[in-house]
Amino acid sequence: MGAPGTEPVIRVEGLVNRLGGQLVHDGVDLEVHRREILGLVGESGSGKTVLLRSLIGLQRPLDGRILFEGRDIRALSAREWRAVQEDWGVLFQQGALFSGLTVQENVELPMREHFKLPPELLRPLARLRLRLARFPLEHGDKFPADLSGGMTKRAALARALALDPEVLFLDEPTAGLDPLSATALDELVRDLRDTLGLTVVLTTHDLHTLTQICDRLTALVDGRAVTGTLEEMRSHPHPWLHAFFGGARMQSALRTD
Ligand SMILES: Nc1ncnc2c1ncn2[C@@H]1O[C@H](COP(=O)(O)OP(=O)(O)OP(=O)(O)O)[C@@H](O)[C@H]1O
Repeated sequence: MGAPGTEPVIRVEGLVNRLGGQLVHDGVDLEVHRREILGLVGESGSGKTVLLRSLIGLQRPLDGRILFEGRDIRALSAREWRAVQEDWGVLFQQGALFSGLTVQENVELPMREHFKLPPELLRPLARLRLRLARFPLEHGDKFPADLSGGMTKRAALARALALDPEVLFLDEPTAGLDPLSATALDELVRDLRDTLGLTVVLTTHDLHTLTQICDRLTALVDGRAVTGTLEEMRSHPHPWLHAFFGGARMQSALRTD
């Protein structure tokens, strides 16, 4: 976690997003510390994915600012924007791998696009990313359609690591996985943070992820963000936070974990 006083990797100031006639974000403020795992929670439709999309510049906000390492992402030149994009890796909910490329080729693609590297270096570098994501290398020549859910997530994670990012954005990383695969993926995310010094922002409904690997949590409620440690969130008076963190499922997750 970032030491007090160090600049946050990401700072969100007064973010406003309106989509489909709904005010999704009504002044979201948020800081992401270096090397922390920050979990975004909130009821379905509260705007977790829209926030993640805003952070990576895919969603143009109605108002507010997003600062990445102190720089407003909307004020960057094309060259600076390209450089910033190399600093983060993204894993979308469905993996979003290119179906016509093998796993190996999927991981090579961002490197091919962003780095001027001799082609013979791409393969070993992609294999290194696959190894980091604990993807079984013998399946690297398979196409995405031929992978299990857990392998798809690992392949997508390897691709998110392709450009050697500082920040990983993960949209519901364990969704659709069986409990053992989900736990293994949680451990992988935590290990990657520990070994590579990554900062991780993830959205999740998975109570194991929330209680076991997140350093802090941000709940989206009433269009705003409430951020704190699990302990702080558990004692927060907001009715939704009280119901969520004091609810039976959370209590049982805390008991069994
Ligand atoms: N492109 C869009 N056009 C119109 N409305 C949208 C669009 N994208 C998102 N929304 C709306 O914005 C709101 C927030 O959506 P978002 O996907 O961020 O929710 P979420 O918190 O991630 O939900 P879930 O937990 O179900 O994934 C929802 O009401 C959704 O319908």
